[in-house]
Amino acid sequence: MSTQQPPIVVRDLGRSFRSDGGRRALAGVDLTVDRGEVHGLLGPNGAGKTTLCRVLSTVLLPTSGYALVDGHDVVTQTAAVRRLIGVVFGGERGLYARLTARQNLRFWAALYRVPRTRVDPLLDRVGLTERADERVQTYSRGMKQRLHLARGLIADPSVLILDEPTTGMDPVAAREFRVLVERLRAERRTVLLTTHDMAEAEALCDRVSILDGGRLIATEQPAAIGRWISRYEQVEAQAVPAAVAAGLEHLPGVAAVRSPRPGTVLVETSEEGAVAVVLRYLLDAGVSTVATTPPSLEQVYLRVIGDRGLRV
Ligand SMILES: Nc1ncnc2c1ncn2[C@@H]1O[C@H](COP(=O)(O)OP(=O)(O)OP(=O)(O)O)[C@@H](O)[C@H]1O
Repeated sequence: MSTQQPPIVVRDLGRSFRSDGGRRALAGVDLTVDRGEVHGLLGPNGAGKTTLCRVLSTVLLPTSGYALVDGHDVVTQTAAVRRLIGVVFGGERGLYARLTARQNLRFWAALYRVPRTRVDPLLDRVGLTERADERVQTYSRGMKQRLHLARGLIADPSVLILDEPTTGMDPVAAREFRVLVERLRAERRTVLLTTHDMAEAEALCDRVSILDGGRLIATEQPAAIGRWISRYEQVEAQAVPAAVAAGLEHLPGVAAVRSPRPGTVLVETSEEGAVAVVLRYLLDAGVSTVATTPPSLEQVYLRVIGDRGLRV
């Protein structure tokens, strides 16, 4: 019966911290995540992403509203919720650095009362079989994070909560990790993941929710993120004569022109196609050291939130 419901339902959820002057880390959050969906949580620092993950993981109580995992209330049915979820908070927390990956997983298997025979297939699944008998302290960030994921999967959960799983990884390790997440989706597991990386959210997520100041301001398809990235792309150019730099400001779709370092000009755009206009202008003016970069998450927030008429 409970499996008929969406795996994650959050209604009017709030959480405030007395130690933070009663400031609301979450306020009136509504969210439904469907089965087999990879749902991204994007937001600037302090937006409330981790707080939401912690409430859903039953380690933090909400101060208002409610949250259900497969129909089970995270406050009153914690045991049932914990059986359904796997949590990957990442970093160094929760890994025994002096033990090997195999020893770590055997320890957790015992803790979760699952048979040891689950350990080897999990090591294989996250690509750690060859290094399974080396101490975790010798592992790269990506390897540690894959071990975290194996730990999160040990009790075969239907819902995975991943808090910034790829932060600090090099691009190759992050891509390998995303392949593992894709596989979770293929198995119809539900994934809620927080990220600061818009390109990652665009590549991986079925939908993305944007949190800001504890409020969920939008739930979007990743295509919207792709549009933002291209709309707000930036152009960085070196050795730009002052007269040429001055002309940049008058080009259509140019939102701002800054000079982060002498001789370097950073052009922010706010319309699709504006980057091409800027590049053509610079090349015609003889400036050849140019590069385009995606906007930072913070820049996109400021623009998107501003465009929606919300406070900036
Ligand atoms: N235990 C706590 N005590 C007091 N305030 C807290 C606590 N945990 C979180 N907060 C506050 O709640 C707000 C939301 O924090 P949260 O960690 O959920 O944000 P976040 O979106 O995950 O940010 P980041 O991207 O930096 O991890 C912040 O203002 C933070 O200071």
